[in-house]
Amino acid sequence: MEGDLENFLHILDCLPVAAMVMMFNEDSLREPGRQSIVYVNQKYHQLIGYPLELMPSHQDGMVVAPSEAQPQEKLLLFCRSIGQQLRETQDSVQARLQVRCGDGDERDFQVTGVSCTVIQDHYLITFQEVTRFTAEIEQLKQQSEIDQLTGVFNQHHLLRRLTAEVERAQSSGTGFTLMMFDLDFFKDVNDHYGHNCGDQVLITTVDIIRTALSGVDCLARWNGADFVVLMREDNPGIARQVIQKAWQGVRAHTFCWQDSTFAMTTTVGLTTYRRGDTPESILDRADLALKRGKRVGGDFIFVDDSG
Ligand SMILES: Nc1nc2c(ncn2[C@@H]2O[C@H](COP(=O)(O)OP(=O)(O)OP(=O)(O)O)[C@@H](O)[C@H]2O)c(=O)[nH]1
Repeated sequence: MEGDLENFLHILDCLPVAAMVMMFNEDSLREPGRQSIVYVNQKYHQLIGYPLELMPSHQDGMVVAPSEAQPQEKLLLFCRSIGQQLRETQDSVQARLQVRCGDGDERDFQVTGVSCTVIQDHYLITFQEVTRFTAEIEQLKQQSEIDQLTGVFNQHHLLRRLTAEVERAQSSGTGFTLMMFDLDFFKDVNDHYGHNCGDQVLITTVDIIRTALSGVDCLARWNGADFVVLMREDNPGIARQVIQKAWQGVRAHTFCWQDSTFAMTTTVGLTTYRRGDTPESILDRADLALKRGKRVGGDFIFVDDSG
C-alpha cells in the first residue's frame, strides 16, 4: 500500500495538471475535522500557489494560513463535498470553483474528482484553470443582453429580469411596476430626416429616460421605438411621478439634426404587479395601457387601473 501511494504521488508530480489527493474514510465522515489533504502535486503548487504545509490538515482542523483562511476553508469544504459525493456515487464529480490563489488573485477552475482505485479511501482532485474562458463567456452573455444601438438592455434580458421579478413578487408579497414607453410618430422622423437621425433620436431619448431613473430600475429596448421600464415600486402613484420626469424630459428636449430642430413626445402605459400575474399577463396589460394612451392622441401617461 505504502509503495502504491508513493508511486502514485510520483506520477502525479510529472502531470501537467494541478492535482491533490484527499483521504476520506469512515472516521472523517464521523468527525468532520479529520478529513485531510494528503498531497498536492508540483503543478498545483505552481498554479494555485499553496504548498501542502499551508493546506488544512486534520490536526489544524479548518484553520489554515491566517490571512487566507477563508478561501482555503471554502476549498477544503468543497473538496470534502466532492469526497462525500464520490463515496456515494462512485463516479467522477465535476464542478466549477473560484479559488483565491497564493498570489491573491481569484481564479476559476474546473474541478474534477475521481476515486483512486489503487489506494482505498483516497480521491484524486484535479484543477483546470478556466478563468479566461469564463470571462469570455461572461462578456458574450452581457453583449447578448444589450441593445447595440442604445446600450440599454434588450428584450431577452428584460424577459429574464421580468420572470425573476414575478417570482420574487410571488414569494415576497412586494410588487413592482412595469411601464411601456413609446416615441410618438417616430416613423415620421425616419421618413423626414432619415434613419441616422432616427437612430440619434433613440439614443438621446434613452439618455433622458435613464437620467430620470435610479440605478436599480431596469430600462430595456423592447423593439423599434418602444422601451420598457421595470421598477421595484408597487405604488403606481410614486412610479408615475418618476416616469413623469422622463416623459417631461423628452418633451422639453430640443432635438437637433443638421440645420433642423424638432420636438418629440412619448406615450407611457403603466401597470403594477397583481397576484397571479405571469410575465406575459403584466406585459399585455402595460401594452394595453400604452395603446389606450395612443388612442387619446399620444403624449400621455396612461395608468392602468383595471384591477
Ligand atoms: N432609425 C431607426 N428606426 C427604427 C429602428 N427600429 C425600428 N425603427 C423604425 O421605427 C418605426 C416604427 O415605430 P412605431 O413606434 O411603430 O411608429 P410611430 O410612427 O412612432 O407610430 P406610433 O408609435 O403609433 O406613434 C418604423 O419606421 C421602423 O422602421 C432603429 O433601430 N432605428
